[in-house]
Amino acid sequence: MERAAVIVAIDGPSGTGKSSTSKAVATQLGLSYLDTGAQYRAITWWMVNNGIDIDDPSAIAAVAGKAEIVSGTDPSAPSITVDGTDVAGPIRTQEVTSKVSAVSAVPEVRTRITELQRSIAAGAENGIVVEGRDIGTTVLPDADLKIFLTASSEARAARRNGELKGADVNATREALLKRDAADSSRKTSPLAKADDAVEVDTSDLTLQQVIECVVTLVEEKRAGK
Ligand SMILES: Nc1ncnc2c1ncn2[C@@H]1O[C@H](COP(=O)(O)OP(=O)(O)OP(=O)(O)O)[C@@H](O)[C@H]1O
Ligand SMILES: Nc1ccn([C@@H]2O[C@H](COP(=O)(O)O)[C@@H](O)[C@H]2O)c(=O)n1
Repeated sequence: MERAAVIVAIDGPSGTGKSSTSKAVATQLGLSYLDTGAQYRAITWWMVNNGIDIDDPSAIAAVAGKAEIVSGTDPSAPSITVDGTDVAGPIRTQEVTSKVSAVSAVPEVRTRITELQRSIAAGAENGIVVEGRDIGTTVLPDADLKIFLTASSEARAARRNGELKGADVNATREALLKRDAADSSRKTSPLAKADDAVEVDTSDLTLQQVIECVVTLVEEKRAGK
């Protein structure tokens, strides 16, 4: 019997393990994968590259539809291009990270990127894991399974410092908290747990344990439990 395409929404603050978990779960279950943070980073990269004033929401809104953003959804090789240019590296710079919350707070940007996300999810024939901040609440409110990952700010900063060689863990923690505060307090579609999401605190779990937990939840959902 053919399985219906399952849609899984994974949200949570920065550094809780959304990307690592989503990619592994999608790979294990043969699903597509969409990193929506990469899309907001890509449009931010375009704004910076085109000299748009990030402190002026109306300037951002006026050009919100200009960049052509294409996301590849293979979990073993996720990709992202802007107007045909591979931006997978440039969107991870400190400059983009420090500006992305201001760009993603602009309603015109969110409308544009949300449409893109919905059309990608609708086209995923075998199902998809979509990760971000507002997937369960706004982008895909009818997702089959919603997960909200959390972790202490200490655990998240320590994880990020494992990637950033020589960084000060307190500065990393402050930067994470600042971005979370901006993402949670914006008016349009803030970072939030959907009422029907399953919350998983990953502070004391290994990545493998989190992956196993989410795979089990998807399998249970598919089995109709
Ligand atoms: N449970 C875990 N235990 C230890 N390390 C973890 C765990 N989950 C993720 N990590 C590590 O923490 C770092 C951040 O994980 P990841 O990028 O998946 O988080 P994220 O929620 O997607 O972050 P962001 O929202 O900032 O993109 C990575 O180096 C990852 O390997
Ligand atoms: N659904 C989403 C996803 C992301 N954002 C914004 O993008 C930033 C970068 O996200 P990462 O997951 O790559 O760290 C994030 O801080 C948000 O500002 C969003 O608004 N909605």
